[in-house]
Amino acid sequence: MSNLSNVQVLERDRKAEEESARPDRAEVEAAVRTIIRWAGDDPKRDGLIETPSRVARAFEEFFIGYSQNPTTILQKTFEEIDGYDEMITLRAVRFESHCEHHMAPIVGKAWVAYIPNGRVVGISKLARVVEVYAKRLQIQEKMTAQIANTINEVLKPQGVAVLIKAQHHCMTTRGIHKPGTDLVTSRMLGCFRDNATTRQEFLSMTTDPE
Ligand SMILES: Nc1nc2c(ncn2[C@@H]2O[C@H](COP(=O)(O)OP(=O)(O)OP(=O)(O)O)[C@@H](O)[C@H]2O)c(=O)[nH]1
Ligand SMILES: [Zn+2]
Repeated sequence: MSNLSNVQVLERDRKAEEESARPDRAEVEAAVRTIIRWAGDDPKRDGLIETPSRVARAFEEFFIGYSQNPTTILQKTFEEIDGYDEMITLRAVRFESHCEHHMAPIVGKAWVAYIPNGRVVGISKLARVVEVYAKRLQIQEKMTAQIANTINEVLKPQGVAVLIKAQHHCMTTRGIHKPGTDLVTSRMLGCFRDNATTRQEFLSMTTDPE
């Protein structure tokens, strides 16, 4: 039996798949030229000649999260907290992601809270965990769960809550064309799941900061 956590198993499987199947840069640029031709344009014309390499660079940025390990980010913790055991909430962490169905942008904000158990993490690290998962192909429910599960498994706090509000461009600029809608998802673990008052305290903070 393996002692790996769910997050570690997911990371291991993803890395193995990535190493066996990852195409090189030239293949990606050729694929972009194919899409340009398919759209009806000429990839050899002046304005488009550098586009495949620009697209590859842009995609490297959009999907940098596949080469980052969210567990490592949370390794450094601080224990001199004089018994602090109240909620810690990072509000409205703006992120940009891409949906795994259409590879269209998902633009939103995440609220991340936990109640510590003897140690806290640097607050920027919570935002970094949001970034790692955002910079992969996503659906919002999975991203919400991944952020909460990772914080829970690594920090082992009394509870974790994550709430995300985001606009999906596959719904606003194509398909059903419904600008102005957003999707709200949340994942509550530990005391946030068990205690309605704690959950309510968190939800009362899920407004935008002034
Ligand atoms: N649950 C969930 N659905 C999402 C998310 N992002 C996009 N979707 C939806 O994923 C679905 C994919 O549906 P399909 O019917 O396979 O694709 P489609 O024909 O392009 O669908 P339409 O967008 O309705 O035109 C759509 O309903 C999208 O709105 C997400 O984060 N979570
Ligand atoms: Zn989509």
